[in-house]
Amino acid sequence: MTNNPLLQVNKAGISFGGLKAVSEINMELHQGELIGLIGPNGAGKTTTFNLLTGVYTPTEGDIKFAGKRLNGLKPYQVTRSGISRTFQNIRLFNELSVLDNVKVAYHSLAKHSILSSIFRLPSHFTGEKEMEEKSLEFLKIFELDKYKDEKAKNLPYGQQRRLEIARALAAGPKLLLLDEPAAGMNPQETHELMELIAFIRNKFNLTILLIEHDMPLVMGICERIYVLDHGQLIAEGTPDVIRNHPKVIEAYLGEEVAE
Ligand SMILES: Nc1ncnc2c1ncn2[C@@H]1O[C@H](COP(=O)(O)OP(=O)(O)OP(=O)(O)O)[C@@H](O)[C@H]1O
Repeated sequence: MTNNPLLQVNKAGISFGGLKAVSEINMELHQGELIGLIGPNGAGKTTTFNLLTGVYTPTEGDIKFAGKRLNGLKPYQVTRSGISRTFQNIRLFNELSVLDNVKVAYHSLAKHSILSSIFRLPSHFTGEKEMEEKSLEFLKIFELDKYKDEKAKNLPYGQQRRLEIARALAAGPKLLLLDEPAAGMNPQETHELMELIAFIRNKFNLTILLIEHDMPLVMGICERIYVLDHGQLIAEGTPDVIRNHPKVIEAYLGEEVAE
């Protein structure tokens, strides 16, 4: 672990129509860490991801990634600087094949130019072939290669979630943000996903921040956890610290009572 954090969030927040959705968020993620972001419904977890990925520009504070300020960058610029994400509600190209869904992500980073694609120059074909091979490699890791020609919408739900992660990885991120990757999965799929997340972290030397309601998953694989409630960070620490943290227990009890 180096001294310089890969991601540094300094008192970041955003207001909508004068109402603070998240406020004063401080985070430091170091290269190679696997970190959880938890909190009751509406706590501000997805909004935080949207701040980190350029969907929203912070109205307060700063976000720095690999030493560069991210405030004001567009989502595609954030992706190019090395942050990829998945979404709470799966966002695949349903009518495209499984393989093409991964290739699309790779396309935005491809070295061959649009002109070479239009005029079908040799570099276009080399680029396409390379992209296809790389995309297939990602599909293999997620055991999705056997479905490569299937339309994405025909995959079972759990496999669609895995495909979204494969696509996010194809963009070659340093930081991967996973928004409820186990949502809708059965316990067996969730268990396999946990192993896969730990595996890709090591294989691609990734830093991962994941939002998840599945506590055994979060507690089982995350080294540290940040907890949000009502748009503010209320705790940060190891799974053991978080499990026994009075503010966290109170926040979650509130949710159970409300439910
Ligand atoms: N574009 C927006 N306009 C107005 N309010 C918003 C907007 N985006 C988020 N919010 C508000 O910010 C708060 C946090 O929402 P967010 O979706 O980030 O919570 P969450 O922790 O991800 O919840 P969940 O676990 O239910 O997905 C909510 O009160 C939400 O209504």
